[in-house]
Amino acid sequence: MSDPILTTTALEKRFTSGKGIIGKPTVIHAVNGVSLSVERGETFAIVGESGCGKSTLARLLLRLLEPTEGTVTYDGQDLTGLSAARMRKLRAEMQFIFQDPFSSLNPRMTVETIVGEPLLVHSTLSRKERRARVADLLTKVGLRPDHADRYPHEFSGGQRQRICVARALASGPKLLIGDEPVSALDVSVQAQIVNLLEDLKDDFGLTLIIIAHDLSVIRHMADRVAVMYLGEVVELAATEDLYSTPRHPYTRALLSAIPVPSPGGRGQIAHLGGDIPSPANPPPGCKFHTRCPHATEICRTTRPVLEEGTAHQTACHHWRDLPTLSEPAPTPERSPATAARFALWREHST
Ligand SMILES: Nc1ncnc2c1ncn2[C@@H]1O[C@H](COP(=O)(O)OP(=O)(O)OP(=O)(O)O)[C@@H](O)[C@H]1O
Repeated sequence: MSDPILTTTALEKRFTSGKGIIGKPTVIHAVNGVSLSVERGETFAIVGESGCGKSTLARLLLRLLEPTEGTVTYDGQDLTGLSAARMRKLRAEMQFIFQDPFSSLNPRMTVETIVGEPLLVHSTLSRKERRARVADLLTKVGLRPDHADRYPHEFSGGQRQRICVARALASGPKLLIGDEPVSALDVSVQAQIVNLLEDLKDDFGLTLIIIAHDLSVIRHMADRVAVMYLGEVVELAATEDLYSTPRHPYTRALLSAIPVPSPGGRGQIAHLGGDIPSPANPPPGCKFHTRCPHATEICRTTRPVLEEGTAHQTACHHWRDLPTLSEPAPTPERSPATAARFALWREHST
């Protein structure tokens, strides 16, 4: 039975900045009509290229940003209407891990102060109890209790991210959101942090939301994946379904960007050409149509909606007609500009 811990309804965030060329402020559509539901205890991944609105969405989920429109419901409570005091209490349950463990730790504080800070805000422990709790948290994240007396610069990137995780756990969260929690780390260390998060999820009964810019990191971790493109969720499915039968051309392109060692792998799928359009001036219709090899007239004029009510949801007019992954790519119907861009891109990618 469905037991959502977090639900969003038609969530939107528009940023207004400066003056455009004709004197009007520029409006950036960072998140555009996102409705999704995260189940208690699952690992939910949000994936997309840089600038597609993942971080903005993550911040909206914790109300670190106010939405322009739409709602976020956490554990049955509409966050958009909560007072600052109530929100402060809830923050203990909803924690954030940032991408860069180098800049997110205060260099002048000891690890004990950093990890113990949430305990000062959210609990009434004595100094001794707090120190014991910090030692316990450090052990849980794979560090030693005596690390408490050291400063962030004395640690490697992976160890610093462990400190960030310990700090996030200190207030006893139910929900942990990691904004690209491993992408600033060496590849050799990434798996260790991914494994740590998985172990902690079970130990602490957490729900995890993981933001990533490619699909490789979250494959073995996520239960479900939402793929975002220019502020919108274009495909949402159980991880296994998404990897075995990706429907949206954008998801297929993202998957094809993951190196596959076997010769019968996904080599046939065209990699993505062209740049992501500006969210200040998004294309009409399907926002992906300017880069899509399958785009037709309807894609240029009519926005496809994510089909609700099914486990595997896709926002594409043509997903049912697309070739299966082993078939050769079709001759795409493209505008001359798109065709030129694809030709250029193919030239550089072979
Ligand atoms: N405070 C802000 N003011 C104006 N524009 C913003 C602001 N924050 C984000 N944006 C814009 O909103 C869009 C989405 O940004 P966001 O950081 O959410 O994307 P992202 O997918 O997380 O990218 P990245 O992986 O590079 O962080 C971008 O075009 C970005 O420039």
